[in-house]
Amino acid sequence: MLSGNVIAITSGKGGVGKSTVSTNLAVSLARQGKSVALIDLDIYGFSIPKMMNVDSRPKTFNGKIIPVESHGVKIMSMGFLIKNNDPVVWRGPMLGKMVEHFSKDVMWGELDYCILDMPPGTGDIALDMHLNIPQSKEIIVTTPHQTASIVAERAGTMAQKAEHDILGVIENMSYFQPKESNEKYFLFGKGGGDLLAERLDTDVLAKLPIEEPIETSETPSIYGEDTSLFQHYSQLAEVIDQKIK
Ligand SMILES: Nc1ncnc2c1ncn2[C@@H]1O[C@H](COP(=O)(O)OP(=O)(O)OP(=O)(O)O)[C@@H](O)[C@H]1O
Repeated sequence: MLSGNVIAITSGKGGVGKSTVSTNLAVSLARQGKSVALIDLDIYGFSIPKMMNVDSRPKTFNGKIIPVESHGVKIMSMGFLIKNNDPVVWRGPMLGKMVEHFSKDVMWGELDYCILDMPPGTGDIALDMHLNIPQSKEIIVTTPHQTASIVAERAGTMAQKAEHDILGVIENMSYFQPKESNEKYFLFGKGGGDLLAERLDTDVLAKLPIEEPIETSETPSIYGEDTSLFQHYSQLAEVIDQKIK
């Protein structure tokens, strides 16, 4: 059973960085001494096992699943249950069972935080999450592009209709700032995060820069100490922890 503060990372559009934000936020909270779970609810498009560099499968005990741990975070993903990177070809009711399974049949232990990496949009899985995990709070991720933020607003409106608290908005890929330069380049436009926060009557929690992944690392999407995103994610974890208290 899930305990602690459940935070769903959602968006309207795909590819805006939900999984990257979910992973780095979970790892930052764990680094700050919190007990953290990360559930990959992007059931068709799961990517968390790869991002966390996990290739072992979870074991079971007394009919319950023991989550796999990496970077101090307990993880569960559809990727652990299927073989050979096969596509998931399930319809609505089975997806709902999986959401229930991940929340109820895993030995999560006492948690401070549970981060849910949601699929893009407002489909079946988002609905099932609202039903099965009603205590969840939401963070909406958008890019600075105004169109992306208008699409993201639908995910926010769905959260409001389900009576979930919206913790705030994260604007990802906000700008690019070359190392040792004060110049910021707004490659994807400006203002999407502020516009979305205003429309949903919430705050912008972070504006995260574009930073290239460290391809030589085993976990290129987890930003290490020598990156600017490491600092941004550490700050974000603190902001969320303060906000939730
Ligand atoms: N701040 C950033 N700087 C540079 N690259 C980034 C940043 N955030 C995300 N990316 C890259 O953008 C791509 C999409 O990110 P990610 O997979 O996290 O998005 P998503 O919203 O989860 O996608 P999907 O909708 O497919 O689930 C990835 O290649 C990721 O490494």
